[in-house]
Amino acid sequence: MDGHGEHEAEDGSSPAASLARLTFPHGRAERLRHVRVLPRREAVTAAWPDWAHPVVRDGYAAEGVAAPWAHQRAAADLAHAGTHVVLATGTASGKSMGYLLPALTTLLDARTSRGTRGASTLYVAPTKALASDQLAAVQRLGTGVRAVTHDGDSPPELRDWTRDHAEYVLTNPDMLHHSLLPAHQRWPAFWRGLRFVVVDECHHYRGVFGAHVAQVLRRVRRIAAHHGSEPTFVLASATAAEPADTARRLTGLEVTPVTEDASPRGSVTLGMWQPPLTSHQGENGAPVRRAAGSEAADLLTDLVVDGVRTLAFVRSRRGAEQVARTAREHLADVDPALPARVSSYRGGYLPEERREIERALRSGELLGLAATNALELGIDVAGLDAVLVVGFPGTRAALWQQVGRAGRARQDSLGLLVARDDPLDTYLVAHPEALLDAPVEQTVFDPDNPYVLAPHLCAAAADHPLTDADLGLFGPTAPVLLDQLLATGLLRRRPAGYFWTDRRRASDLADLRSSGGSPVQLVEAGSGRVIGTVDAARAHGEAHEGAVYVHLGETWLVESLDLDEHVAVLRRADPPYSTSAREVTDIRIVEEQRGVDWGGCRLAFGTVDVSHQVVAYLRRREPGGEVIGEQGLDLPVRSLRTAAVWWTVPSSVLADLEGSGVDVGDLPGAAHAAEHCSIGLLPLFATCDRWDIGGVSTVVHPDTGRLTVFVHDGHPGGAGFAERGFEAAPDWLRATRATIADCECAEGCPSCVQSPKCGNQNNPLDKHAALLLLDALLRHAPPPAAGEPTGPARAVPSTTASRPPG
Ligand SMILES: Nc1ncnc2c1ncn2[C@@H]1O[C@H](COP(=O)(O)OP(=O)(O)OP(=O)(O)O)[C@@H](O)[C@H]1O
Repeated sequence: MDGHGEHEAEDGSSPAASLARLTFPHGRAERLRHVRVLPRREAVTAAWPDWAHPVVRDGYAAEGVAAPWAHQRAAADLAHAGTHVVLATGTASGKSMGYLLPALTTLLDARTSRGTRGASTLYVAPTKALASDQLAAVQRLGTGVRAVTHDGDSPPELRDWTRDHAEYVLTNPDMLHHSLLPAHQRWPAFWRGLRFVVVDECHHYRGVFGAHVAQVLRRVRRIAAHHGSEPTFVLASATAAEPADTARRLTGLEVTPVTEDASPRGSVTLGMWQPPLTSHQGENGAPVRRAAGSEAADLLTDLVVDGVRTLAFVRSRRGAEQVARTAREHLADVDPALPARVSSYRGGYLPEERREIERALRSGELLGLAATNALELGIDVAGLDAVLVVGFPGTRAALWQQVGRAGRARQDSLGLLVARDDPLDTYLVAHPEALLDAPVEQTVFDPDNPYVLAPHLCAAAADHPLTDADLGLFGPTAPVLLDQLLATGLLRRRPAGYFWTDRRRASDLADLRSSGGSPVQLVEAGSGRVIGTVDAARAHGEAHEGAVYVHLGETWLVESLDLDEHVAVLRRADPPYSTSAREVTDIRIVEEQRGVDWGGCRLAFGTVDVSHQVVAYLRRREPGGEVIGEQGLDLPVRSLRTAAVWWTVPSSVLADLEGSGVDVGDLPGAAHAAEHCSIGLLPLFATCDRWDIGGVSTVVHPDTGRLTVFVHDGHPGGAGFAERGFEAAPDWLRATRATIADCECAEGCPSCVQSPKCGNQNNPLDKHAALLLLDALLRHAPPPAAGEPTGPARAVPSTTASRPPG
């Protein structure tokens, strides 16, 4: 391990010492599959710019900031000069100074002689939590700039004050879309004085959400121009590939990138940890690994016992609850004072619950926290020593950002990726170079998605009537969509432009977070108390009648789900089982837009119609997960027109396979297994989550007449993921093949071809036939792209030093 750069924390722990203790118990050492140490980095500082307001400089000096780092100065100079800039440097690299220095300086310089507002700044964060954290950071500087958060929680009297007096307004895209833009006429002075728009954590805007935010930002530009201002955009992003390109697609403006990170950093020790195989058998007798959550609960326990302040990122809300609960149970056996120092944190908690947990984490009262990515973004907690990432978070950028939550006080830090039992995580622990040496991916989203753009054209017309001159702002598909909106009567042409005349609120047409409608309220039977919410899209699968639902460590049983009223009624219960929904899916091709032949096989991309229905749920014994019962459900079909990538294999090629021992009867299992594994691997090539995409496979599809495997986007109009799959298909499908070939199971398991989301209980699946089918498909595929991860598995732990990403 890299020797220098290790330092002893106050409690005597260092990443190396922590790792040594975690691997000490019998059987633990081989779970640590790989360790990489990113060395320390020294700071490069620059002088304060002459233009910086002394009050702002003094504020930083009081915080102990003697001078800006070179990248902060570079970004601040550009923004101050009115150049749109994206600052894409690592976590804790002080990106906020890049925009605060010019913004606060401008706000103070512009004040009237009576000290009232002369200019304004909009700060846009993807979450309310990040906005409130950033408000605290602005206030700590003590500049006297009138800063305030403006979100759904803001009381009406505060909103009035914000409109009339606030100089620095921290908000989110949803609030812009539903309130600030439609109500701009009531805020003329604020818009007229708008000098900066800060878009923080902009890599977060991906997929359909990214497309929505791109349109919201175009509307901001248009309304600002209407009031006579032309704000400078400053975007901040954790390291992402091609930041200037992402920023340009997000804002529609040319944006100058600043990417050279000049901040100092302690060393980062990143370990890759694979839970062991258990003696349990899973679905269809498959070997199963210990759940990543259970393993993480053990690691969190050990770290907390050692006084190492640790954050565990868990992908699901339920998982976060379970990790915290299990760690607390373990800790109670060690010291009765310790369980209270561990908590969970996730979306669906009430705002005051979240604020209290954030405070306790900052103060050190909490030593361990199991959180979903509701906490991921930008929350500045300086004292964290270690981060457990439970399951690959979908993108390399997100992994580095989560790991970067530790070590923010420049101490050496430890990050551990705890692999889940799924194809992607298994591929990554076997091919760490795919994670550590490949460039961070570009953020995928499609601003031209008509399903996103059309409602924003309506919303823009409601903000202020649209004119032909405005259309260029909204991209090349805007004129065509405008005609459709006129034809359907949603917009009306008048001499002064295109008007929204419908009685509904236009902003209600666009669903920024793709929640699929109003969230479902979870209500306690009898008392009527609201215990939380679940997105409409998830409600069919998670809050159906009979579902077991975990909230704040408590288990609830859903008694009824009323989709019209958006209410599920729950009762506290402790059933000895969990539940999982079964869904059936059907797919039809609407149009092939692009296609290529690989030998006789064909790879295509285009538009499809997908229909889903949750038809039943399974009860699974806990622990172990074996199925103990199935219950039918009567829920409506949900339909979706979206984008898909698909590949077909003609019967002539299938006939050849028979020669290599693949029977006709094996083909459904072959296609199904290849589909599952490829869905699992797509997040490595497109910045998506496994749950953002779906798939269907059939031996003869009515639209192609051939064996066909589809992978489709999970959102109306597509999100760009399937398209990226089409573009990266040779590498993506080769990684799929490698995952199946490398897996040590005999007949298929969750690490390769089984899917937790399968509507058919993972039946049929044939891993050997899947390999041969993929070989036949890939035989005429273009050669691998240079540097793409297809190398052999590395089975032994290895230790290397390398540069940080980006
Ligand atoms: N020039 C500087 N010198 C010393 N400390 C600094 C400097 N700039 C920022 N800091 C400190 O570094 C820490 C991180 O700053 P900040 O939160 O702005 O980083 P960030 O890049 O926005 O982080 P992230 O995106 O990871 O949330 C803060 O505690 C801040 O006070």
